[in-house]
Amino acid sequence: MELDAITKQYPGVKALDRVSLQVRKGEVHAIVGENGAGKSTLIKVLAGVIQPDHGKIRIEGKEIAIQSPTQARKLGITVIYQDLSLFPNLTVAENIALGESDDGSTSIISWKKMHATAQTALDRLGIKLDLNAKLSELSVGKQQLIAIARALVSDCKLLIMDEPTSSLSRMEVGYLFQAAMELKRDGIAILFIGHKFDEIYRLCDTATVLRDGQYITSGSLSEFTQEALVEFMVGRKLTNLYAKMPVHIGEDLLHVNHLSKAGQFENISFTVKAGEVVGITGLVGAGRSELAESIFGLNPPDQGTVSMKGTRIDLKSVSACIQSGLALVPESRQIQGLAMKLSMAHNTTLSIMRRIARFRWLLQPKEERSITENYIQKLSIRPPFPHIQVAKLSGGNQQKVVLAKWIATNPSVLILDEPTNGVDIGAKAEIYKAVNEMVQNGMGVILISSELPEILSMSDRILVMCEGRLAGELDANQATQAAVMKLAVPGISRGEQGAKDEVTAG
Ligand SMILES: Nc1ncnc2c1ncn2[C@@H]1O[C@H](COP(=O)(O)OP(=O)(O)OP(=O)(O)O)[C@@H](O)[C@H]1O
Repeated sequence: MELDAITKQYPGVKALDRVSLQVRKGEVHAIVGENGAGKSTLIKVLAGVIQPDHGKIRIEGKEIAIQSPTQARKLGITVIYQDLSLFPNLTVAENIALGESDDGSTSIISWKKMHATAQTALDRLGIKLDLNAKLSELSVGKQQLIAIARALVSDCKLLIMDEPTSSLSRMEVGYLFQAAMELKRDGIAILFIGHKFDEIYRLCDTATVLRDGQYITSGSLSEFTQEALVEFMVGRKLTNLYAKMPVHIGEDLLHVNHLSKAGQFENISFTVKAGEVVGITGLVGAGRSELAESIFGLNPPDQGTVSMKGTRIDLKSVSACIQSGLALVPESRQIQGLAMKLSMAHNTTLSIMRRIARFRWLLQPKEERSITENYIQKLSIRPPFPHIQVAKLSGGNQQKVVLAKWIATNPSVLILDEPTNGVDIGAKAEIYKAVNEMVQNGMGVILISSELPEILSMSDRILVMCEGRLAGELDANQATQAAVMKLAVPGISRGEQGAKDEVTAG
């Protein structure tokens, strides 16, 4: 496939500016770039969701216009979006082969044929799954593999994966990459969009860098060091990504005492002091987000208490938690973090509306704007338009708006749940800088993250969760990835093979 000078203009933003690139059969090609660089826009053009203003697309030398998603599929282009676009109430077989099983002349489904088609696709990927299992009963990782199997059924030539690993465990990432290698062997080309360099270097052959909608460079990954790639992406040298500042640790702020919720977490106790970053890590499903939501009044626990500066918080009320000085940047920015149809300014000030509204109800657009402009500058939010609808921002910039919204409440303790998910490396540095500033001003931070380098570098203390329990606490100075994983993986101390594989996969 060849893209030739593809251009897409949105009001005030050139999302793609004469972007050209080539993808060959059997090649795994990474598209990298900062948040807002134009990666998703490029995918939408290839998927037939939007039409470019200018430029040409050629497949196997033939110029084509991709006018709809159906046409893209007929051309052999399949996109796996982050939300996977599968049917939770249908079975594995139905999800893989629905629409492919009838003979076209009748509306009668041949279940036998559907099962055979689904099984062939799974066999091609080397995956064993019960064809009759309901999709909603499977892990996100397995669902991801089903989305790939579905792509195979439709005779895919170019598979596009948009940040496919963001909610996968390490083991699931291993399976996904194995499946991708199978496709590569069959001559299918893969476009891989992601922000995690270790994964890009593990899976991809080539990379194209976009910056501000423009093509910057392409090349074999064996020729690019990671440093060089980052420099192409952000347009400057990026040194010292995790520059944790030494901070005076003060008095206790938050006490979590024996918190339990059946099926989620059990007997969790810890404190957070002023100026301290307490890291919480563990595998996907260890109960970290459920715990965070409980502390913030979103998921009332069965037992236990939480107190701020000695005063017990009512865990049945989010507003009581906010008033006590807590804030939570949630894991899912689009579902839990933002009102997607509102502007950046409305979203940023939503958490402090009472404080800035005159008579507690009359909105103050000028003040909303000036507060938002302050965060646009502080967190480098792009494009820098306070009145843009947040749905029109790129994923990483949406994440920065969620962060701004909660920093604006000036909390005593800020809980950050996977704050850099989908965020580019330059923006990560900005978020860490903001965290540093907050703790220097005496705020306490709970940092929940699956990214071990982030946890190890940014935390003062690290709590490791395993299957809903606190498996151990490590001082940041003595913690290593191996020490964390030893606590995080169930059964490792008992020497179970699966657990060992998981550690090795990481
Ligand atoms: N529907 C739209 N209307 C206006 N501007 C848009 C729209 N969609 C995207 N943009 C803008 O186009 C630019 C490119 O966005 P895009 O989503 O392609 O970035 P991205 O590289 O995928 O970023 P991320 O890594 O954060 O997902 C951004 O400035 C974004 O705000």
